[in-house]
Amino acid sequence: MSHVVEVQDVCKSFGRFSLKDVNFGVNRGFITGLIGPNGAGKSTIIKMMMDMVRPDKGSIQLLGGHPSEEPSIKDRVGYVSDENIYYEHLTIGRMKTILAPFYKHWDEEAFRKYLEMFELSPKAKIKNLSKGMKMKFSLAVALSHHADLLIMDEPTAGLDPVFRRELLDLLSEQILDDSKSILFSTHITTDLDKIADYIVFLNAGQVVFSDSKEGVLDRYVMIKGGRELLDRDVRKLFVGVRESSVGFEALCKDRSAAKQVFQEDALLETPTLEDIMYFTSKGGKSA
Ligand SMILES: Nc1ncnc2c1ncn2[C@@H]1O[C@H](COP(=O)(O)OP(=O)(O)OP(=O)(O)O)[C@@H](O)[C@H]1O
Repeated sequence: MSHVVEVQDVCKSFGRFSLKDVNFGVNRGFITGLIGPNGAGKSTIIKMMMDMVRPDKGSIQLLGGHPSEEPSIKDRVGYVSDENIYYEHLTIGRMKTILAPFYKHWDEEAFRKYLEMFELSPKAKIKNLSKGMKMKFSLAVALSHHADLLIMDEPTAGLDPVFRRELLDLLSEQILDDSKSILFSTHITTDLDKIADYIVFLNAGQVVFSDSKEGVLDRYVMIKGGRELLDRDVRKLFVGVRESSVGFEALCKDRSAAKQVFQEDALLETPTLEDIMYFTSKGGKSA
């Protein structure tokens, strides 16, 4: 399968934080979710893709090249930042007039349609927009130049549940055209339960896994049972465990091993992406 983003052996340090040998690919024609808790390094990786941060080591290719060497690549990428990257004192309409010439395939009609759909007035000043409205403006720009690749850093942050759902539907529609691909970072994993095809999980600067969502949910398992089942050998199976006075809840990344060990003694369930992120990043805590 061809990759529209290729991250190879990327390292980057900021004081005590470091991304360590990060490797993953984003498949053409699919939605890939980049998940991880706060501070995992998601924005840093995305900024490196957009050539806003330089890796200390390793390389990142977008659409077969690198934006710093081939500026035309940026034209084919729709980028949504988690920060406001627009001039605050301008109106939406004026800001658009500045941005549009940067894109060869700018589609004025599509932009107008998105402004209407997102209930944004071209006369509104950017500084007067709420966080969610700024995000909507950013999305309208990213969706209005026929980009082959959408790279979105926390695009659902600040959005109300109704629009959030509409946006997820809109993104699913985008990839009906097989040539389009989406990379979507979030720490709210429920956004991805429905729409993501692939998941890259970043924790403390390292890739925990990069796989199809089905593959991940098949492999991992949640185990629920009584505390009498816990001993040192059993604990070795766990990625993380949460214990209470009555029982335990644990995540294991080998479903068949868990089945063999617990048989009928414990309840084995498919975890959510949130369970996987929680137990991996925290290791679980006794309650
Ligand atoms: N320019 C910078 N200078 C110093 N430290 C930085 C810089 N950019 C990021 N960091 C640090 O790198 C770490 C990773 O940050 P990053 O924003 O990539 O995480 P994230 O996964 O996007 O988190 P969040 O979900 O909270 O947005 C953090 O500890 C952050 O403080």
